[in-house]
Amino acid sequence: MQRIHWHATTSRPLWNAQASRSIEQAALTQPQHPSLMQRAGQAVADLARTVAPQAHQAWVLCGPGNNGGDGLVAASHLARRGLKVGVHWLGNPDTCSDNTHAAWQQARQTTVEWLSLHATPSLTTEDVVIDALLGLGQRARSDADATPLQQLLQRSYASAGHSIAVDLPTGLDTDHGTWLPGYTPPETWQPSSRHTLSLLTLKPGLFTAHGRDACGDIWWDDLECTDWLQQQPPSAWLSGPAPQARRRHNSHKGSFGDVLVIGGAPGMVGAAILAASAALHHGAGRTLLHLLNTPEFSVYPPLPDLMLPDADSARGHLAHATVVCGCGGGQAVHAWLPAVLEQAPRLVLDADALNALARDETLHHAVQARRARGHATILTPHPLEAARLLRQSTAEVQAQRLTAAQTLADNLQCTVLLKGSGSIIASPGETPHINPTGNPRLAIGGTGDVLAGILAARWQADLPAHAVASQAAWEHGALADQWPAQRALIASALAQAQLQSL
Ligand SMILES: NC(=O)C1=CN([C@@H]2O[C@H](COP(=O)(O)OP(=O)(O)OC[C@H]3O[C@@H](n4cnc5c(N)ncnc54)[C@H](OP(=O)(O)O)[C@@H]3O)[C@@H](O)[C@H]2O)[C@@H](O)CC1
Ligand SMILES: Nc1ncnc2c1ncn2[C@@H]1O[C@H](COP(=O)(O)OP(=O)(O)O)[C@@H](O)[C@H]1O
Repeated sequence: MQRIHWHATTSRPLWNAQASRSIEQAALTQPQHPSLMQRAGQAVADLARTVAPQAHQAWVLCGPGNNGGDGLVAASHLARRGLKVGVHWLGNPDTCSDNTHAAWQQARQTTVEWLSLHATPSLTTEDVVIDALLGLGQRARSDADATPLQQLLQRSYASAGHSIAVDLPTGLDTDHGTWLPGYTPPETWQPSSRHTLSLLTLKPGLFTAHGRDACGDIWWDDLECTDWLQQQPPSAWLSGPAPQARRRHNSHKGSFGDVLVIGGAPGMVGAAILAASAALHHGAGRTLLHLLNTPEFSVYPPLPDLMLPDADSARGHLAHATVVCGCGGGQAVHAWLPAVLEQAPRLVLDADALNALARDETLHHAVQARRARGHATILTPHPLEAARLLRQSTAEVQAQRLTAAQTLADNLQCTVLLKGSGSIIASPGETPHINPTGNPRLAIGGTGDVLAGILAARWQADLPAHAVASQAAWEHGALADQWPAQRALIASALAQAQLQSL
């Protein structure tokens, strides 16, 4: 069992529900001693002792399926270790799986107390509550059998103690990180600590949308199935950082590429400056900023390091620079898009460039055609911008973030970085990435502009867009994760921040 740290130095494979089932089925074709369920339950009990070492009591909520079976095994171990263990089991010994039946028999030989449906153990903040109600097999149901399970779950939210979800929190969608209707925990739920032990595989839904809030600390036990995992291609990757880049001694400012930022219409100059500042501070050889219809800096003194080309001069840089187009661009950015799409070899489209694209479908072909010319494009929509491009609602995008990002990437033949908690990076023909870094302190104006600048600075000519987007999102989030608690996080400071070594 290992804890999944956001700042792990390598990417990690994730498997969705279908792929996890395939791995489980493949593993079950060979006799396992001990069984996977025994290993799972043992791991849950071990985690309970780790996160709640002072616990005298455990409340184990076991559902009707194999997730409940894992809970029964854990309950037996905890009872044998001297805890007072209360168990709710919603299963039926006549219909449950053989493994769950064995787990039930095993638990009956211990001191666990079998709780009646309406009983609620009285726990202290040191005790532990184990949610083994539903795992991979959960689905939206509103029949009479579903009601007691939901009521039990809601009662557990009112209980004190440390919380451990087995495999995934009950009601959290494995693949999308959204809540099934009626399962969202109340805002007031504040367990002593919150943990999820993902079994066999790590799943995408744990890391995006509501996943991170739902799961708390994520732990993983592969149940000694490494061989089977290696045979199933991942459904997604949890991103890791870029490998350390070394600058050759024999280099000059032209070695690291020009970044040209086009944006900052009147009233929104700051957005373009933020993107340019981030590019400057993250290693662009030269950073050029062309402001749209804003002839001079009367309000914001620019950084002296920036070059400020006029429109003609900026046009002259399009064919060789990495271009960031759209930050604070307003309506004026639309006029630039045909030339930018035609010429820029590496292009980041953000904010108003995305809105222009959503309004004007004639530009879509120009985006799609870039790929065949060897020009690469990264779109960085937040969920509302993605919704406009997909002609969907924001709620629809957020309900299936991986699908939304992939659809947009396939439609426009480019890389899409769908922002928000657990940003998604999708490209045609590539396995999507989910970014594990970042936190709600980033939910302020301007941090997306900073991301666009970091992306451009990190995008050396030979790097594929998919990898660049994944690594830049990782770095952007890690900067926020390292931010000192006592220091305000504002976008202009974020643009200038450097990652400390991990
Ligand atoms: N196989 C193995 O060896 C291993 C399995 N492992 C463990 O098994 C878990 C998967 O087990 P699982 O397939 O039995 O599914 P599970 O999540 O327990 O739920 C299915 C049951 O719940 C019911 N149900 C569904 N939704 C409902 C709702 N809303 N409200 C009420 N009821 C609902 C559903 O009823 P149905 O809808 O089918 O009528 C069915 O009875 C996995 O997450 C991991 O923990 C690990 O130990 C590794 C080894
Ligand atoms: N709760 C959060 N957790 C992690 N990252 C977040 C969160 N909220 C916002 N972010 C990140 O902050 C950035 C905000 O970008 P965006 O919405 O475009 O803001 P703006 O347009 O004001 O710059 C994105 O990179 C997004 O992924």
